[in-house]
Amino acid sequence: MELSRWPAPHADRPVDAVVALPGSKSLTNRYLVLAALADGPSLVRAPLRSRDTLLMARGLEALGARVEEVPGAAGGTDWRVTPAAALTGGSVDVGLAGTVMRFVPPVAALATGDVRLDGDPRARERPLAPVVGALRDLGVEVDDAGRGALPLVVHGRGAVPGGEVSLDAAASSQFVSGLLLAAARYERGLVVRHVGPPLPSQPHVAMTVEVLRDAGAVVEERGEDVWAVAPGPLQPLDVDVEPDLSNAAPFLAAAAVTGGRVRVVGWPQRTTQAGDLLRDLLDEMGAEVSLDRDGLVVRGGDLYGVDVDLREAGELVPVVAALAALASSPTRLRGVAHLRGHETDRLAAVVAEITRLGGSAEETADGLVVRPAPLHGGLVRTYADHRMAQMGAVLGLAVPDVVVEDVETTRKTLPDFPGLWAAMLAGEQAGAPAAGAPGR
Ligand SMILES: O=C(O)C1=C[C@@H](OP(=O)(O)O)[C@@H](O)[C@H](O)C1
Ligand SMILES: C=C(OP(=O)(O)O)C(=O)O
Repeated sequence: MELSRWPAPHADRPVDAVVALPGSKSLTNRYLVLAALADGPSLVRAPLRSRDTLLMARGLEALGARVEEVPGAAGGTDWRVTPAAALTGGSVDVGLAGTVMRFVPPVAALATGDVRLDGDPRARERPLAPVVGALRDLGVEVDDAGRGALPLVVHGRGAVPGGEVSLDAAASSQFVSGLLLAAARYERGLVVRHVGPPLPSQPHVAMTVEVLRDAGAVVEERGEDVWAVAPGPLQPLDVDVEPDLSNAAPFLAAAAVTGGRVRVVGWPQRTTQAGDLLRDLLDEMGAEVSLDRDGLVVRGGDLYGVDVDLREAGELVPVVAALAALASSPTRLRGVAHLRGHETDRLAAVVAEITRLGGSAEETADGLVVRPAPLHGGLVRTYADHRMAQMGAVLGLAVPDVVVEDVETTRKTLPDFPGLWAAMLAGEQAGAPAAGAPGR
């Protein structure tokens, strides 16, 4: 199939814009799972509606929950989630969503029937074996044809005894999060122990613990790598979804790259989202960063390379690599070997695409080195990876004639990235805040 080509807009002036981003993927999908396991109907306000969250909603509906659109604040739509009286068997399309493929199997174990899970071709290559192993250790029958990967069938028996389980979650923190999210509904609760190289994406596990507590679960963190969830009911939720801070990365990067100014409204003062690390990161790369009640403002200035461990926020790597390719000094990104199992092998993809534009990038055992080099236009391939498309968009602001392949792949976590990008650039032309946005 011929993939589309999107000429990435080039910025001939500094951007000056106010950006309102849709809700967080990670929060929306955690709230959906907990709501489907709760004791009554929940309200998830201002949820993200993107491929990953719609797949989660449909997946939980396949197991008997109901997810309905209801009117929300300011003309928006919320989701009312009604749990099933008893979860049933069904078929779940995980697409390419790590959250769906890792969070649903531990829920499926509670269903009264067979739950079949499959997804995009690349989803079959993404790591899943530790989840299958942990469920088996807990007495759940899982048929994976010996592959430790999708497609698989979870033979739910309506209940899981629970207990203790050890697994190596170095390939994805989502293995731990998925087990914890279902754990309160296991008869004896669950103690999850990570054994192996350091766990990536710690803020995402902290987010899991926090949302579980929001639902009334009793969760104990025993040191860095052990979590205990007590058995018990989950209370219905009434929650507002924070804006997606990882998806703020390309927009804030636009300020850094063009020497402009971007405000992202609604930036929480306190959050477990890994994207919050952008504040320190952009500051270290030379931008001016300030957080106030109206949001986060980034003003671009000089752009320097950094030497940083991004294990906690691997999602940010492609956009940070774009910044690095445009910076005046070298960058080393460490602690992100697990990105080889993301939507694509992100380390290989970033190196290939920066190199294709004339840049200098190489893989290391656990990350990347990017060195300053003059870039030229060309095609940026995206490998079905939304964050590769975002990388291409950032490079295109500074380098004329960059074309991004299959920009629609950004729908995984943003319903209209090209539209938001154009609005940001139009804000720059009008020199005025976007309609309805608070002042800066
Ligand atoms: O739990 C979550 O919502 C996520 C955890 C992280 O996964 P990994 O630990 O696999 O990197 C992150 O990269 C992903 O985008 C979302
Ligand atoms: C790694 C990511 O997604 P997933 O939830 O599919 O793992 C991501 O969004 O960068």
